[in-house]
Parts: sequence; C-alpha cells; structure tokens
Amino acid sequence: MSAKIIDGKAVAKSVRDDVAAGVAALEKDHGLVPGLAVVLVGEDPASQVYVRNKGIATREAGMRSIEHKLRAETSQDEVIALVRRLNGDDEVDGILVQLPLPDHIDANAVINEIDPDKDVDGLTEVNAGRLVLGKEALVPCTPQGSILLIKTVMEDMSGANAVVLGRSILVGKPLASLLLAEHCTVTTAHSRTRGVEEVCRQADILCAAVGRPEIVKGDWIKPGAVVIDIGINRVEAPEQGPNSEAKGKTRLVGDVDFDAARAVAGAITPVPGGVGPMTIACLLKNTLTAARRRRGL
Ligand SMILES: NC(=O)C1=CN([C@@H]2O[C@H](COP(=O)(O)OP(=O)(O)OC[C@H]3O[C@@H](n4cnc5c(N)ncnc54)[C@H](OP(=O)(O)O)[C@@H]3O)[C@@H](O)[C@H]2O)C=CC1
Ligand SMILES: Nc1nc(=O)c2c([nH]1)NC[C@@H]1CN(c3ccc(C(=O)N[C@@H](CCC(=O)O)C(=O)O)cc3)C=[N+]21
Repeated sequence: MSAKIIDGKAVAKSVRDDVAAGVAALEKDHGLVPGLAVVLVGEDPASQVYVRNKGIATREAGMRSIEHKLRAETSQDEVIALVRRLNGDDEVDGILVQLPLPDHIDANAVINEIDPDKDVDGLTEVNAGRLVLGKEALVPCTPQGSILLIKTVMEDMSGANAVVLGRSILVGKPLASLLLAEHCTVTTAHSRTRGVEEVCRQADILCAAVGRPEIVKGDWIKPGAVVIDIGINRVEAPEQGPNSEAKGKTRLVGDVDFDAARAVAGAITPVPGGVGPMTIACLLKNTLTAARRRRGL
C-alpha cells in the first residue's frame, strides 16, 4: 500500500482564499482592514524566512503587515514596551512574537503581556485556558492546521486513537486538546515516555512534533494510520538532488521517515508542503477572526 499524500499547500490555498474573501467583505461593509504585527528579536535566519513569508501572505490576503525587527541585544523591558504599544494600537488586530526569543528574555513574561483578544498565536494563559475548557478561543495555528489536514482524509475522528509526540505549548499540548475535542482517545508522548514506538503503533492518527529529523520510523506506524508530520528540520544535503526546496547544502525533513512511512500509512503529510503552509494560513484566519471579534462583528 502507498499512502495518500495530503497536499497542505492546496488546503492552505483554499483557507487563504476564504480569508481574502472575508477581508474584502470587512473592508466593503465596515471600512476595516485587519492588521497583523509580527515581532522578531535577533537575526536567526530561519525565523527571518518565516517572518518574511508571513508578511507576504498577510499582504496577499489584503491585510496590513506591520513588522518590528529588533536587535538581538534588545532588553526584555523594551520588547514588553513594544507589545504594550501594539496592544493599544487600534490598527493592530493580531500580535505574533516570533519564538524562540534570545536567552536573556523570558518568553512567558513577554507572551503574557499580549492582549488575549490580539493573541493570534493562542499562547496567552487566557486563550490556552479557553481552549482546554472548550470555550471560544484563538487557537494556536499549527495544531489548528493539523486538524484541518486530518479532516481532509478522516471525516469523523470520534473514538480514534490519537497519539501526539511532543508536549510544547506552541504545538503538542494544544493539538492534544483539539483532538480530544474531536472525541479522539488521546495519548501525549514526550522525551520521558517509555516504549514510545509501541505507543505510536496504537495510533490511528499519529502527530509528530518533536524536532528530531526522521525519528519516527516505518515500523512505528500502524498500517493505514493518518500521519501528520509537524517537524521542520534543516539537515545537511550533500547530494543536492533535484529537490527544488534544497537551498545551499541543506534540505528540510520532518520528524517522520517519509519514504518508509508512506509504505505503511493510509495518509501522510509531506515536509515541506504539509503542515507548514497551514500554519501561515491559520495565522491569517486568526487575524481576521480577531479583527471581527474585537469590533463585535
Ligand atoms: N510546521 C509548522 O508550522 C511548525 C513546525 N514546528 C516544528 O515542530 C517541531 C516541534 O516544535 P516545538 O513543539 O516547538 O518543539 P519543542 O522543542 O518545544 O518540543 C519538542 C517536544 O518533543 C519532545 N521530545 C523530544 N525528544 C523526544 C523523543 N525522543 N521522543 C519523544 N518526544 C520527544 C519533548 O519532550 P519534553 O517535553 O519531555 O522535553 C518536547 O515536548 C520542530 O521541528 C519545529 O520546528 C514548530 C512550529 C510550527
Ligand atoms: N510565535 C511563533 N509562532 C509560530 O507559529 C512559530 C514560531 N513562533 N516560531 C517558529 C515556528 C515554525 N513555524 C513555521 C511556519 C511556517 C512554516 C512553513 O511555511 N514551512 C514551509 C517551508 C518553508 C521553508 O522552505 O523553509 C513548508 O513546510 O512547506 C514552517 C514553520 C512557525 N512557528
């Protein structure tokens, strides 16, 4: 059997088209243009690429992109002062502080300054709490995008065994909450989990968000399972194949050994072209949602 490849780019395109239509309607009916502010501290090259791509996608959807690039030496107080200024700026509907932040800055302290109604990453205590309680929340983009991709191949997740590898605040934990809300039986595995391979083999839905290149092998996967590969790992690519994504001497791989997994799984997301594009699409969706809700629409 060869797995169905889930086309994240195509699904993301349809989400972005919907957002663009919503943005156009908001401007026509209410004269409002949503604005997304992205804060980047330091010069991490990968983060610079993401931030640039987010800016392009934001403008393509018809929204305003406000980019704040701060030096790596910027103090925590300065970052917090900026976040407070963005909270008070009526032109700003969404605020995203790119992670990771430099070591001298406490990410929690910064994130908890973000107005929960502008928290398009869904990282504040208020939104994380609302998600766990099943209330209306701004939901983290990568988990939200992962669920949309699962739904393209599985109409009803009710009763399915879902395993999430990873328990970060950005990905693993909120994804487990969303799968639970879809009535899955959810297991969260992490670096202390014993017998992680055996745990994975029980999964009808296996989501990997670990950050270790190709850690999930073919024999970790239950035949026919839906595999969502969230990992984005840049590895050396000395061979420089025809892969157009290969830049310089590196290439992107996920947390799943794709070639082995596709022989076993029922459906699988590729890297690149899987969850990554959905993260950006859902960020735009959250920004539109935040803009509407903030005005009571
Ligand atoms: N596609 C996208 O849009 C996005 C992709 N990512 C990618 O997803 C991956 C995960 O990101 P993020 O959640 O932020 O990463 P973190 O580093 O914050 O979390 C990694 C998690 O994996 C767990 N872990 C580490 N080693 C193992 C192991 N051997 N077996 C099982 N679990 C393990 C850790 O466990 P413990 O808690 O015990 O340390 C931790 O919970 C990265 O590759 C990142 O680049 C991230 C965001 C968006
Ligand atoms: N506050 C915060 N929120 C985030 O959501 C956040 C963050 N910080 N820090 C870093 C991670 C990572 N992340 C990605 C977004 C898009 C792609 C993406 O579009 N990937 C393309 C490939 C891009 C490439 O070629 O490099 C793909 O998978 O097809 C990947 C990763 C968001 N993150």
